[in-house]
Amino acid sequence: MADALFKVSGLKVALPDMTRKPLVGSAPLVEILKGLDFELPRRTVTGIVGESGSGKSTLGRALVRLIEPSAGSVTFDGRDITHLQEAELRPLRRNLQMIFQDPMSSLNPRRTIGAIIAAPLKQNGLGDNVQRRVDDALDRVGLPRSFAGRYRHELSGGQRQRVGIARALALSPDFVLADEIVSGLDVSTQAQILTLLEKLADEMGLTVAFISHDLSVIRRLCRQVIVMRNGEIVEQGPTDALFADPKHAYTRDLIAAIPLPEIDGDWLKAG
Ligand SMILES: Nc1ncnc2c1ncn2[C@@H]1O[C@H](COP(=O)(O)OP(=O)(O)OP(=O)(O)O)[C@@H](O)[C@H]1O
Repeated sequence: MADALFKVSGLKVALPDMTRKPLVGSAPLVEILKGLDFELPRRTVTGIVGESGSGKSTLGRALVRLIEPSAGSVTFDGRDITHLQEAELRPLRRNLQMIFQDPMSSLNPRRTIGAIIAAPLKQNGLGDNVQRRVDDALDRVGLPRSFAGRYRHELSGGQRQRVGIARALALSPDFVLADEIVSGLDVSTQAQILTLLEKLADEMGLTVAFISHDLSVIRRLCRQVIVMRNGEIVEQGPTDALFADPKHAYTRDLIAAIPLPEIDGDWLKAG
């Protein structure tokens, strides 16, 4: 793929095995990701799907270099970031943003929503016109500007997720990692958040890695899909092709697990 924002080759991640941590000394390493090769095309939402424990979150954390790979390479925007140290990563961090599953735990309870959105702006030297920038960020995600004075417990789950999106996008990053961001929400709020993310990704030209265990959500939002199982990629490609002709039995099982009306909605309507 000529125009990829991320190029990942032979990626392995090994972590101290927390299930076998001895009383004394360090835990033995366990290999979580077992040699992944893929690219994330620019200005594209790529879905990463797989059952619980397949390694999706570990992959996301390796992409944004919260974890250092044990082998292979991760190239971001033409730069090898595989083994960069934190000081070298810091200037890149504004371009590598994250939205988490549970904004309740990722939003500071003691800060106003305005202060939460302003924090990354100030950290990155964009402290001038901060009020206007916060207003713009709230406008972008469809929240009233008055929400800048509220606290997280005064917001609904969907509103909190909008704040998570506003914070991640305040610095106009190139890349956003979205890890199970609609999992805790009811179905109609899920749909609103997906519509919002789709619109913003399009308008802002974002490259998004969208992690979900739910293939119906992935189908709605993502042009490309990576299917993971046991720390390996079993299949990847354009979403349409993957649904039309899944090559791997595991992918077929994931598709079969989607409730029928979501797969065959058009057929049901036609019938
Ligand atoms: N430090 C660790 N020690 C031992 N096992 C670990 C460690 N970190 C992760 N794992 C295991 O590695 C596997 C992959 O974890 P990961 O969180 O990446 O999966 P996931 O696909 O995101 O799962 P989920 O959807 O449940 O979040 C899991 O089986 C997990 O238990």
